Amino acid sequence: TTPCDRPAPPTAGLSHDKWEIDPSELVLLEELGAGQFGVVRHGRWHGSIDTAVKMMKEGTMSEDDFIDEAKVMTKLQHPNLVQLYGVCSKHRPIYIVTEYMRHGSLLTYVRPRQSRPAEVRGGTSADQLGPGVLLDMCIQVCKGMTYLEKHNYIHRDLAARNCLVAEENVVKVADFGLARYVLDDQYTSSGGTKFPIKWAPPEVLNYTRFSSKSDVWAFGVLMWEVFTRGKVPYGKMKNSEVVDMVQKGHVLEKPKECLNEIYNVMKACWRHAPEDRPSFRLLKEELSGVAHSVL
Ligand SMILES: CN(C)c1ccc2c(c1)CCN(c1cccc(-c3cc(Nc4ccc(C(=O)N5CCOCC5)cn4)c(=O)n(C)c3)c1CO)C2=O
Repeated sequence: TTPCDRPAPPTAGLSHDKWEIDPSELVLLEELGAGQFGVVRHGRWHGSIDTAVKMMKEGTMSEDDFIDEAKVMTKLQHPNLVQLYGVCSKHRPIYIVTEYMRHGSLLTYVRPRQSRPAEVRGGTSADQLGPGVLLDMCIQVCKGMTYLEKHNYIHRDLAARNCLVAEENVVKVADFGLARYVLDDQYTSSGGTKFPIKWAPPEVLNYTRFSSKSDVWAFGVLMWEVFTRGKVPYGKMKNSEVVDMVQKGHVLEKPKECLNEIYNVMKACWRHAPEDRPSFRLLKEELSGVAHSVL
């Protein structure tokens, strides 16, 4: 036993693990929107740290499995990954607390804002995002994904809607790995209405075989979304028609203002056999090469 004259070990008495956040240290602010797990709010932590707080709607997530995984996720740290700060799991609903990204999703950020004419809009509007900026945003996503690839961590739902933007066009990959904890089988099964068919390669459509190479396929579609400034892949086509097209080897067409060198990289991401697709590490080299040579 610890003799009373010695100080207790530092962990003694701390019921929380380091990924556990005390909700009394959080101030909840405006609502940012809603995702698979319910409402997400802007929050302030320790009075000064901007955060986003997912308030897990009951029955939307397998919570115990996620809380176990949270320990691993807090260790994934990279400038192009939205940082998981921790969870509030001692009450219901549980909170997932992450880094805050001021400009919201990459998809809405690249879309031209019709609402007001450019001159009165102020700030960066999509048309001011030149091809060099669009390519740089894709390279930032690629850097985040290269880090996940190196850690054998699969995103499972990479798309422009699941990336976020902060000041100075900083882009980070968000919600990586969370697809495994969604309870809605409309989202999890490839036949479901919410399954991201348009971002899925043949091996996922046929056998739900996820890998970093299926994330690479999705990254190709994300690049297409960025260079079309937020168009919906395959337009109004039904999911069944897209599945048919992809099985037959058809791929998305070159976006109007996209350089051939960049479209060639997209097409490499859409090779039928996963092993023929480049790794994120190789993609990062190729895209950086294009950025230095033509832009
Ligand atoms: C299973 N998978 C893949 C999931 C699971 C949950 C979610 C998602 C995928 C993706 C969607 N999502 C979700 C839902 C709601 C919020 C967030 C979300 C929104 C943020 N930021 C902002 C900032 C501003 C605005 C905004 O209102 N505007 C309008 C004015 O111009 C600037 C932008 C919106 N979001 C943010 O920083 N995080 C970390 C998450 C997120 C991202 O996290 C989820 O919560």
